Order: sequence, then structure tokens, then C-alpha cells
Amino acid sequence: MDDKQFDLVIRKGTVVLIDAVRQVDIGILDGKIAALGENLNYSGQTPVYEAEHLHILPGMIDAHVHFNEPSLGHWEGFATGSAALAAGGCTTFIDMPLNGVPPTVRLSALEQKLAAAKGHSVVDYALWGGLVPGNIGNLQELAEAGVIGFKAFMSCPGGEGEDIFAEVDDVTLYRGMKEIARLGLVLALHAESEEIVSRRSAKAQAEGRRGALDFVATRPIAAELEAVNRALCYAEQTGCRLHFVHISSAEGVQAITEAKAKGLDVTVETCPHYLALTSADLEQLGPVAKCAPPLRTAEDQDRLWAELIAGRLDILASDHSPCPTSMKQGDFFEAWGGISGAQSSMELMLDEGHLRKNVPLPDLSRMLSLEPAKRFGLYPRKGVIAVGADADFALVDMSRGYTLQANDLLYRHKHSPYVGRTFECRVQATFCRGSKVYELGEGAAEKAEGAWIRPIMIVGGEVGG
Ligand SMILES: NC(=O)NC(NC(N)=O)C(=O)[O-]
Ligand SMILES: [Zn+2]
Ligand SMILES: [Zn+2]
Repeated sequence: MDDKQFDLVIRKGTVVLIDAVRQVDIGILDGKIAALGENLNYSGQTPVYEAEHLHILPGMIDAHVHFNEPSLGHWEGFATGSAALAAGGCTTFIDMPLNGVPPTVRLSALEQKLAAAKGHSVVDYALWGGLVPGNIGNLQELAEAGVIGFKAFMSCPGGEGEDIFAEVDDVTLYRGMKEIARLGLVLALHAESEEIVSRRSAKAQAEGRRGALDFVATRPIAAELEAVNRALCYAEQTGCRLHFVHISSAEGVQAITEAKAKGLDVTVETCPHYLALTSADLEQLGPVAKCAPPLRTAEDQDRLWAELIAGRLDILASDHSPCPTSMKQGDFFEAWGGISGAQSSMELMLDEGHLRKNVPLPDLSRMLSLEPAKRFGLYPRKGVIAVGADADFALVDMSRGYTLQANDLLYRHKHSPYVGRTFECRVQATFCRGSKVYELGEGAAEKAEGAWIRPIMIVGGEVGG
């Protein structure tokens, strides 16, 4: 008997590999991919999932979500947020250090975050720490505990209360970068100039200009570009590795691409909403589509697509920043800034990118899974379909169209700018470490067995994590 034994075989799916798409069987043992190949041998008792009509991609690694626990679980929590991600083909997320209270800016807060997550997430997760004025002395304890990197805001993130996540001043940013360089981690930046944004915003509101396009005009591409260039200047001086979150413009991508050519260790993320929605949609849909940086014009969006198609974007992430529906109504300046989109990221990118624009599946998968895994120390365990990696997959039906209804959403609050949108493909099932965490028609798994993943990294020459 040379039959290999597996816990599960996923049979005859069209599998997206790093540089090819092939119809193969996947043999899974102990949560890992144990074999890949045409017509694997296995015993008659082995459970089989028939995937002949499905594409199989590495599970998305969503490097940018805000799940708001502890304290703001009534906005979104690990249970509902992770269920929505599973329904969207995501198998690992990295939770931002805000808008939970306290924000994840010191060890005690990280412990509260971990306690809130434990036993509630259906997919795996890693955590961001935060860099804010006054906490540079806390970065090391957070790094040692296993955060994936640090996040800072160059403009005011919004939110209320005492223990708020504040934007960095330039001195904190510079000194924080020096410390993060020493710790060997990445600094993720929300890059918009507070100076430009706050002045324009105050003026527009004082003059009673409060519509969708008035809001957009307060956060121009120039505000993004100025912040990107200032941060790149500090990165060059400090040697800090940078990751720019949610870059909304081709200009921003180009500045980052030039910095890479100069040898800086920097990566760029955009979000599906900048590729799928425009400022005209914001006018039409209302504050449900409000985010910062804001949605751009159709021409700007075309140029961002051109950057993606040229291979100059590293990471696609949702920036799921949910809130109660009541906070997404009314005035464009007062409504919460943040889009609920986590469930739709992969379907949007497959539909808009692959089915409509012919972006090859391995290229999309690189931005959805491989690059985030590599950048944040999760590779080779995650981010790829290869023998030895975790059995994390999205099974997608590329010919099953549907129109998204609010009731399809598994978020705590069932709003999204994509409700009513028709998708040409649909996630059929999601597996995390070999366990099915979602199936269309059944919903997300009842057992929340997602694990906290710490980065595999080199600190001062020693392997940590
Ligand atoms: N406080 C937030 O969650 N902000 C987020 N809001 C957005 N993007 O509109 C973000 O990532 O900047
Ligand atoms: Zn942001
Ligand atoms: Zn965000």
C-alpha cells in the first residue's frame, strides 16, 4: 500500500499557484497542505470535497481591518467581523490598533485585545500595535509580545473619548521610526497631511459646504502625496521599513515606486473601494461610502488601475472600518469615516480585476495573500498554496453571479456600499488550517477556532516569534 493518508482531499479544483493555475487535488493532513497533484492516491475512507467547478485561491490575508474590541464590540467584534471575512474568502486578518478602547499602544492593551479575540474568531489573526505621541517607550514590549508591526496616523483618525488614538506629530514620527527600525518591524502609515486636511475641512464647514464632493475636496491627492513624501524622507533618514496603507492615487503609488527604486524598504497597499467606487458613487450612495482618503474621480481610478495592472501595487486590503448604521447617516463631515467592505474584497477584485480586466489570477493572489504574508512575517506558513503551508483556501465559483443583499452580510451592522451590486463570482467555501470555516448556504462555522499568529522575524539576528 503506497496510499497516502489525508484528513481531507479537495478534489480537482482549479488551483491558483504562485505562477500558474492548474487543476490538481489538494491533500490535507493536520491542517497543512500535505500533497498537491493530479489524481492523488488516498483511501476510500478519506473525506473528499469535490471542487471540479471551483477555483481555489490561497485564503486572503486582510492586513487592514478595524474590529473595535475591546469596548466597541457594538460597532464590530471578532465574532461577526471574522465570520464576514470567512464569507469573503479571507483566512487571516491583521487587526488595527484602533478603534478599540484602549487602543493597542501598550502591553496591557494588547492583552485586553487578545482576551477579546480568544475563542471568538473563526479565522486566524495577527495584531498591529500603534505608534502615538508618548508611547515610543512601549514599542519594544509590544514587539516582544508579537505584534506584526506598528500603525500610525499622520492625520486625525476620528473617534471620541479619553483613551483615543492620536495622530503623530513629526517628531514622534521620526523618533518612532528610529525605534521601529531598531526593533526590525514595519511601520504602517495612514498618509494624509493633517495641516492640509484640517484647514480645508474647517473652511468648508464654516462656509456651509457640506456635501459629498465638498468633503472629497478637503482631502485632495496633494494631501496624500505630501504626507507620503515626508514619511519617505524620514524613512530614508532612519532606515525604518514602511508600509503605506490605503493609497488612493496613482501619484501616491508613483512616489512610493520611485522610493523603492532608490532602495528604500517600502510597500504600498490600496483597497478594493478605490478600484470599485468613485466620488460620483459617494454622491449617489451617501456616507455609507465615506472613507479617508476619499473616493476619487473615475479618471483617477483608471490611473490607479493602470498602476495595479503594471504590477506596482503590493497589497490589497479592505480597511474595513465599521460602525453602527446610525453613524453613517446625515452630514458628510459628521458621519463616520470608514467603509464596511471586508466581506467583499476578494469577490470585488476577482470580478473587477480578473473577469472584467483580465488581470491574471496569480497576480491578484500575490496582492491578496502572498505579499501581505511576506511583508508581515507570515510566509511561508501562509499566503501560498504549497506543500507544507497551512491549508488556508478560498473556493470560488467564477461563474456564479449574484446581487449582494444586506442580509448576505455577516457584519454586526449590515451596511455596505456594495449592497445592490451584482458580482459575477461568489465565494463558495473557505478553509482555515484544513477546517471548513464557511460554506455558502450554511454560513460561518459555529466553532471559533482561529489562532493568534505572531510574525516569524529576525530581531537583532535572532529568530523570534
Ligand atoms: N479611525 C478609523 O478607523 N479610520 C479609518 N477610516 C477610514 N479609512 O475612513 C482609517 O483607516 O483611516
Ligand atoms: Zn487610515
Ligand atoms: Zn483603517
